[in-house]
Amino acid sequence: MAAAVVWRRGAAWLRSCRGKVLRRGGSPETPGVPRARGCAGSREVVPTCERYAVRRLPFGRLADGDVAFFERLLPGRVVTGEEEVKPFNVDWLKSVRGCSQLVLKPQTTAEVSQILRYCHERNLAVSPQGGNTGLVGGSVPVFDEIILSTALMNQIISFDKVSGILVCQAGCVLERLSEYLEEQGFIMPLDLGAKGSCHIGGNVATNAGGLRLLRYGSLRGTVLGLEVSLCCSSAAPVLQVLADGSALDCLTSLRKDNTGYDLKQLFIGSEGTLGVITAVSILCPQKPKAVNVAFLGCQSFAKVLETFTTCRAMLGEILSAYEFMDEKCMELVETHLKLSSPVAGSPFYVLIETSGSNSTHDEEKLNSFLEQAMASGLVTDGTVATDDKKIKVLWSLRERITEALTHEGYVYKYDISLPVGKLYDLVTDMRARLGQSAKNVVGYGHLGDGNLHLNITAESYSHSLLDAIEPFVYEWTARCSGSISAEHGLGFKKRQFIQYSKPREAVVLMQQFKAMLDPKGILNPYKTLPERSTC
Ligand SMILES: O=C(O)CC[C@@H](O)C(=O)O
Ligand SMILES: [Zn+2]
Repeated sequence: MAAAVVWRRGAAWLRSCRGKVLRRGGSPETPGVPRARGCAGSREVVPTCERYAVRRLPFGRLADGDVAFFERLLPGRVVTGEEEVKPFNVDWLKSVRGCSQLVLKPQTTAEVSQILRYCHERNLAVSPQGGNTGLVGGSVPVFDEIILSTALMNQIISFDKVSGILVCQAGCVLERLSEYLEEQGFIMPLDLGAKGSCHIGGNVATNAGGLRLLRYGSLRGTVLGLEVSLCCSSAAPVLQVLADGSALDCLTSLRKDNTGYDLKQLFIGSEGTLGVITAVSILCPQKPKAVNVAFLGCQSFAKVLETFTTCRAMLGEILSAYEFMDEKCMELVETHLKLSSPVAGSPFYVLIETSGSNSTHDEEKLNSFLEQAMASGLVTDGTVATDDKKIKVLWSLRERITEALTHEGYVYKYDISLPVGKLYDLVTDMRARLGQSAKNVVGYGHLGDGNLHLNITAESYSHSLLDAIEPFVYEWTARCSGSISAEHGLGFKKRQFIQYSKPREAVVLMQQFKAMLDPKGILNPYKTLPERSTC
């Protein structure tokens, strides 16, 4: 059967092995990558403190004098009033809700530092917020924390074409940075579905992984420098003497710098609990001249894995993404988002992207891999896109799964790192365990990085379903020496489970760092680390 396949060289869309000619470009209505994630429905969200019975820590209460102080500091950039503050109190998933009464929108690092200095003195808790696209409840308050939004810190400070290093403020939207860089022949080393709304500062604060990690590595390698506003603490008395607050200036643009400890690493992935990232210096790769995307159907997960091994060996350095999704994911994007896939009828799908500098060379390599994958039965159906528009259509099938899932009701989300061979076993085991009590159990993710996104949907939130899932999912992960958070962070929802992935001593050390930099614990409380007494 495979011998009958015509992989037309250079053709954008290929004939499937079942002899079906695929529609070019999918449905004309198929939207490309969304500018921003759509809103996850309009239902009222139960306050987090009620749903999870959280105890408020003894922080100060906001007084009129505090608001007056902030209004003087940030004229016209202080948001009060229930309706105005409401969108900042709820996460994008509409799964957690705080009850803050105040949003502050600083424009400069000095302003952020003054806010933190004041809040430290007054013992007022602060919840830093970027694009509010996080998936673990890390970017909204739990109680009445003041929301410190980076929305107005959106200036590109510099870009050096020789080194490819971009320096910008933390509130720059990822997609805007990508567009800016593309005009200069470069790209961001990071790409993710929420690119239309997420802020680079939030990306760094959560050490976001995304779709290009396989090729360009994690932000821990590409972020060269950071500027961070800190609370005035005994650990940083030298900063306390600054009249305009305290900021740690590690905003270097050096590729190599071995002078002492690499302090910026402490803030990458710290989820706003140690300081507020105000500016970022990041190394950006050259824009590839040739990009191709293949979207393929596989008959089993074993074949998904073998296809990965084969394509990595045959494509070598031009392989830039290897994503997978199961058929349920495809069904959901088709049903809820009306996207139409040019490849259908397989239990698993993989999206393979190549990025290189020579289109003839890359297409030849991709075509010979595809011919072999079809001939050996690894892949049974497929299509290839070589132009931007069709590439976006194929990527949207994968990138918009998160959005499609929100149409199902409540989504229980798990972002797990596992040995790649075991990735889908967790989905299968969870499906068997939950039976009819869940609406859907789906698996997809960054297979090339060993990262599974396990999502479980139900009409609405229920404690009993949560109890059936957790701690089972974390115990399962720990048995395989995996991580309970591959790239989304721990935020509010996962912080009590850190011990499944980190030894007690490591957690205690983290708590000590936290106490040193934020002695009153005002920075993003109830997030990332468990309360000291519980560990
Ligand atoms: O919604 C999820 O579980 C994953 C979101 C994101 O990390 C993705 O890879 O699409
Ligand atoms: Zn992901």
